[in-house]
Amino acid sequence: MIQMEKNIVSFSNNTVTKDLPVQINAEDVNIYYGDNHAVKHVNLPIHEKSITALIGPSGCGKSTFIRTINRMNDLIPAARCEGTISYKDVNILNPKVDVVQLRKEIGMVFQQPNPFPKSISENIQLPLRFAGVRNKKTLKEVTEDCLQQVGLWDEVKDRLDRSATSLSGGQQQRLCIARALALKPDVILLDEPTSALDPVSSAKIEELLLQLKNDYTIVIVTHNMQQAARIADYTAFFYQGELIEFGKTRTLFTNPEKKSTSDYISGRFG
Ligand SMILES: Nc1ncnc2c1ncn2[C@@H]1O[C@H](COP(=O)(O)OP(=O)(O)OP(=O)(O)O)[C@@H](O)[C@H]1O
Repeated sequence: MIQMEKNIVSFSNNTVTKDLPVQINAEDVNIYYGDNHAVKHVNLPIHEKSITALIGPSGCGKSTFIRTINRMNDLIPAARCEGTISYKDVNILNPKVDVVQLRKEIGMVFQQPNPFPKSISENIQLPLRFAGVRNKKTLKEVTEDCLQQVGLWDEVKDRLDRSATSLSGGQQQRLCIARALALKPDVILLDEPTSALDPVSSAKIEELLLQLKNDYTIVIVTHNMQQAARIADYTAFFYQGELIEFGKTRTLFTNPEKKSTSDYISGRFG
């Protein structure tokens, strides 16, 4: 692990010294797909204005867990959740929660950039219109603001009416992040947001996430341990549906408590 710190990974961005308040708290969360117990008794605090990375080998439940935070698993008929995910004094898992409102406050970005097959500006404005915003000046201002926040404005300001699908993969992913920002969320969930991108585009997204954590709480699923080490303040290691270890990223990578964490981050499996 020490070798990893010296040779491969810079922890220079893991700046968190004092824990910020917990914004989302998962307690004894269990998620099933039919008989498959995919996430087992997970307790995980997510601190505000920090980046939390979920790592672990394929099939360990990372995506299942992150999707549950904004109830995307509701779309899978076989999925069933138990436990508590507290956010603003409500349990996200309560069936009475207004999921449309929840997804405004907790946005999500997926592995494959998925812009709407509409113009660049409409990608930002459609969710706003859906939320009832009609004022043209506001729509324009929010469009510019969100595109500025993801560093895309200068690249696209002269072609806002062009199709979003004309953008490169990396630009499309930044547009999807801008679209998530349009509804002024508190939290952004990202499920392997760079795994379909080239290294330069991935680096831009990492830089962007480091900027965005000043204003938003970020949870990211990543297979790339170096990415977790570069950008995450906290890391959670999942294995076979269980949360094996959670802590500050530097500590988890350099001084893990559990042998399986140590084996995974040193490449002995996964
Ligand atoms: N839509 C689904 N329907 C049924 N089972 C699912 C579904 N999605 C995931 N699973 C199962 O849940 C378990 C956890 O899968 P999940 O995709 O959450 O893991 P993961 O850690 O995100 O894996 P990967 O890194 O490969 O994406 C696996 O056994 C998987 O087969």
